[in-house]
Amino acid sequence: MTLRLFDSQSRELRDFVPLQPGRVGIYICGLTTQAPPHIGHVRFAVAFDVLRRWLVRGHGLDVTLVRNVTDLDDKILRKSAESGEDWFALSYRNEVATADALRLLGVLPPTYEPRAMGHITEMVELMQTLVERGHAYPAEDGSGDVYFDVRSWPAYGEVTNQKIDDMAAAEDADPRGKRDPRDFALWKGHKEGEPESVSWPTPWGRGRPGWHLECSAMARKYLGDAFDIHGGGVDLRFPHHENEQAQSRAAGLPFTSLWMHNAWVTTGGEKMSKSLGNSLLIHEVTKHARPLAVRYYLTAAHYRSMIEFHEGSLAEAEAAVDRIEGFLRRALGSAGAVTPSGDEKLPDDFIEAMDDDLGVSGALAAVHETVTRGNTALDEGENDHARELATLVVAMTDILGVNPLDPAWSSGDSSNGDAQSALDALVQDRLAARTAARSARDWATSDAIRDQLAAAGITIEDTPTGARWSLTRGREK
Ligand SMILES: Nc1ncnc2c1ncn2[C@@H]1O[C@H](COP(=O)(O)OP(=O)(O)OP(=O)(O)O)[C@@H](O)[C@H]1O
Ligand SMILES: [Zn+2]
Repeated sequence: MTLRLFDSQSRELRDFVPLQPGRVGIYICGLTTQAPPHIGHVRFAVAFDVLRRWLVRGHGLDVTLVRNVTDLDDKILRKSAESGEDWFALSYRNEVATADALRLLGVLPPTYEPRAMGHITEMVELMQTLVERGHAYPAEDGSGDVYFDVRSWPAYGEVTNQKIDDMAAAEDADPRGKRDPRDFALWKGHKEGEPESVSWPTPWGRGRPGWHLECSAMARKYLGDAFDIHGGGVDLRFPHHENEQAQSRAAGLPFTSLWMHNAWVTTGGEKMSKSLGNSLLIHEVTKHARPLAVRYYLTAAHYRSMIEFHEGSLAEAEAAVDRIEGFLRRALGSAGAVTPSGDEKLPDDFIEAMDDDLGVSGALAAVHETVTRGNTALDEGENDHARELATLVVAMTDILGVNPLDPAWSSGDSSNGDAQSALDALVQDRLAARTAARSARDWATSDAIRDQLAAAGITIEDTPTGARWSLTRGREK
């Protein structure tokens, strides 16, 4: 079956055909590491995690996913100047917090995660090409800035379907040294008062990169001159993505074949945002809701639809997850192990939904329908049939990143699957012994098992669907 994806440049659904058979290159713009992430910030990572899993498991493609880290920008510099903390210390602290949040939500690590400031050489090379080809110029006021000349590139505006003459210059754009107010900075000349550690040499003087140039340079380095999919949040379409494509193509690189953009998480109809004071940090949210429910919540909406966050949204997600998990635990109890081989024939309606621009609501409907059938099979004692259905539920939820049996949810770490599986098997064995002791009203043994697990850094939580374990947070290493 053909996967169809919505290309936000041509604004149409297109059959997805990889540039190289069997392989897919995806670049997504990562976060600027100026703060720990809120729910809105992680949406893009979840959306593209689902795409990646579907390409791999639904279409057998070999995916290279690049998600960069923008480790320096004006906001980071400003915060660093205010607090006195080095920019790279502040930036790295937030990079780690972001990686933790994404791991907690079951987002698979990207194939490569380049930091922008580690790619200055590649950026300067790209800029040199643009200057040689007549598409960029050093600022005429000697500031050391280098600008992209939008008038020299007739295709400018193609990503967002705008004509240059209809575009206004950004409100905060500084026209000094520019040929046209809409020209954008590839490079920012070093300014008085900025730390030396944020300036690098170029043929046009010392300075630091403009944001747009970073992604063009990193996408080229890790994915090559041409790659399949470029993604990010919808607010990045202009000017960021427009500028990325203009500078890459003007340098003679084919760049991306398709653009994909995810919508916002909103509260009261407004974008969730630190600056509006309506944001919820991931590590706060996951104190009250389990990470699997937060992941389900972010996954369940189509990536191009807004997600309006309201009180109760997470409770709905929690209930849906409990329903799936309840069936799987029941099936494990009555019908034995549920381990997909990867060769299962997934339900047609699941495949059709996912192939239709990642139609997750149809896909989740197929999951819940299979859960209903599985519960009926268990009620009727058809254990073999129930096990087949449970295996399908695991395979489908794995593709969506919401498989309740994935040991990553217990340990809070999806980075080492083998170690987690091994640990999970051992802990489950202890939990089964504890359940048996409790059934026999042998409280001394059941308490001893709990204490032994606690001493090993494992917390047990008893829930209506059975005992859950997790690594005790905040334990000194
Ligand atoms: N509410 C949201 N929903 C979806 N994506 C978001 C949301 N807020 C931010 N993003 C994404 O996160 C990235 C960084 O966003 P942005 O620069 O707006 O955030 P910020 O400057 O860190 O602060 P703020 O939270 O004030 O918006 C962008 O890719 C953007 O698409
Ligand atoms: Zn980018």
